[in-house]
Amino acid sequence: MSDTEKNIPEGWEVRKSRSTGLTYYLNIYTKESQWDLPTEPAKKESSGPSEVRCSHLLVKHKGSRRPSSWREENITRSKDEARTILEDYRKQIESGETTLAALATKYSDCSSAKRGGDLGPFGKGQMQKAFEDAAFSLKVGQMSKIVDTDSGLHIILRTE
Ligand SMILES: Cn1nc(-c2ccccc2)cc1C(=O)N[C@H](Cc1nc2ccccc2[nH]1)C(=O)O
Repeated sequence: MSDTEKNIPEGWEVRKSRSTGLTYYLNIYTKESQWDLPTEPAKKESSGPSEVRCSHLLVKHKGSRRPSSWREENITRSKDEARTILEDYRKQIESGETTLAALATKYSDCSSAKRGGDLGPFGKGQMQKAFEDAAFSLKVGQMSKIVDTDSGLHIILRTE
C-alpha cells in the first residue's frame, strides 16, 4: 500500500477488486465505492442516485412558457383549471382505475405523450429544478404530488 493510500481521508477503506485486482475505495458508512482516490472525508449519508427515470403527465395552462402542445394549438385554460384536471387524473391513478402512462398518452401536453409520458433516464441539471427536486425525492414506483414548473403542472412517476 502506497503512503498516499495509508493516509486516505476518514471513513474510507482501501479495497482490491476481486475481478480486476484494481484498487478501489469503500465508504464505510454508505457502502458506496469509487475507483478514484478520495480527497474528502466519506459522506455519512448516501447522495442518492446519479440518474432517475420518470414518466410524467403535463397539463399546460395559459401562463405556461409555451401554451401550446400536440393536443391543443392555443392553450387558454387557467392554472386553477389545470390543477383541477390534474387532481382528477391523480385520483384515477391512485384508485387503480387507470395508469399514468394511459392518461399521459391521451392527455399530456408534453411531446413525451407519444411514449406514455416516459422521459427516459436523466441526471441532475437536465430538467427544471422543481421537476428535478420532485423526481429525485421519489422512490421507484412512487408518484409525486402536483409539481409546478414554467411548463405547467405535472404529476411524476419514478420508474427506475
Ligand atoms: C423534457 N422533455 N422531454 C421530452 C420528450 C422525451 C421523450 C420523448 C419525447 C419527448 C419532451 C420534453 C419537453 O420539454 N417537453 C415540453 C413540455 C415539458 N416541460 C417539461 C419540464 C420538465 C420535465 C418535462 C417537461 N416537458 C413540450 O413538449 O412543450
